[in-house]
Amino acid sequence: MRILGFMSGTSLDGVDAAILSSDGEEIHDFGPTHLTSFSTEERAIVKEATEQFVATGTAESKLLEEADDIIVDAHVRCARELLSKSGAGTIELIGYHGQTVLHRPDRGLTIQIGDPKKIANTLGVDVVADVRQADMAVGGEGAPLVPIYHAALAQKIGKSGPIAFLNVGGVANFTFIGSDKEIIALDTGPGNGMLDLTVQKRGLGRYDDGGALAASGEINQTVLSHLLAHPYFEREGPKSLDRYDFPLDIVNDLSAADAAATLVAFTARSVALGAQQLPERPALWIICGGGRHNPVIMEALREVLGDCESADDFGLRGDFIEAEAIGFIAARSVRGLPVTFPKTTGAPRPTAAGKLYKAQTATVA
Ligand SMILES: Nc1ncnc2c1ncn2[C@@H]1O[C@H](COP(=O)(O)OP(=O)(O)OP(=O)(O)O)[C@@H](O)[C@H]1O
Ligand SMILES: CC(=O)N[C@H]1[C@@H]2OC[C@@H](O2)[C@@H](O)[C@@H]1O[C@H](C)C(=O)O
Repeated sequence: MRILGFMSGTSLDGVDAAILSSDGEEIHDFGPTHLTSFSTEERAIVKEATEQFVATGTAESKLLEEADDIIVDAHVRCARELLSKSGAGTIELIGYHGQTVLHRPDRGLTIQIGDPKKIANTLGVDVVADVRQADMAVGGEGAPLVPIYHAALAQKIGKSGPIAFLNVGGVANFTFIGSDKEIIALDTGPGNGMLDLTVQKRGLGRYDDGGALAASGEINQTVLSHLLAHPYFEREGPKSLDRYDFPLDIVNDLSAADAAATLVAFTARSVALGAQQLPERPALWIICGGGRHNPVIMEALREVLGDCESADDFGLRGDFIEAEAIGFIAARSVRGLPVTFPKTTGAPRPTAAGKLYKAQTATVA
């Protein structure tokens, strides 16, 4: 099946899309990819809606409607741009995540905005969406969902365990694949999210480009110890996070450079704390997500984890693995195959994911 997978992650950089041929078990072929960035205005509106959700559990209805439409429009735009690329071919199914505005597994709540019906009907292609809800309904964390795809990728590139995939997005999460093929996953802590917010708050851009700011700062050990004392790190996995779970005020008194250096160290050390829960030490960490573009993050990870290589070194598209994963999950969904497991989200049994939204109009893709 030829699937288009979408992901708009917690960093709010835009919509990632990737085309994949798969039966939901094996990856047959990788098609083209595309990123559609949010405009500054779009990003500000979605960020405002997200912050209202985090603060109050909801958002003003007009703002919510506006943010919902922005998410739908950006995905439609992204699909059209991607489908006009050579090699895109005809897609049969869309895997769609939506934009997370609130993730509170302790309250059984995970909310993504961007109406899937509108996407199915505008593009004329069936859409699998609501991918976290079934897992949460049975008592899982609702995240991370990507581990089953990481396992398929390991097979595709001929790597056997013990290895781990680490996604450094707004939030960081890893998938461990043991020498006996056991899969263990969890959200480790912040990825780039806190660093991005700090850089933005100080008017220094959207993120620490190339890690230049962090490279020029010193780690503040007192602040780092406070950050690492957060109760999240004492919890056994499976466990998952909202991007806003860690308070940022703690770095307010530091210079921008020291704050950046301290937050990079926090990201790396929190991955190491998560890794302490593993039964074996991974011989290799394959790093995905935007954080692998930051050399200071990569260096900090190597220091605490050992061998860390970018996903691209194995012929993978490190910026599109989550989008591919959502496509893969859609293929599993229509076949009724499980996506989440006791050791990935804490679901009591292997559980299928997603709801099918049939397109009401003919296929235009
Ligand atoms: N050249 C670069 N230098 C430094 N950091 C970068 C660079 N390029 C991307 N990043 C970081 O990667 C982030 C985007 O990462 P990514 O797209 O993986 O996040 P996401 O998918 O939104 O997050 P999540 O996985 O939590 O949903 C940017 O916000 C930035 O922090
Ligand atoms: C609730 C939510 O949107 N979580 C994201 C976020 O971004 C990274 C990490 O936190 C992961 O748990 C998840 O995304 C990927 C696609 C996942 O579920 O595997």
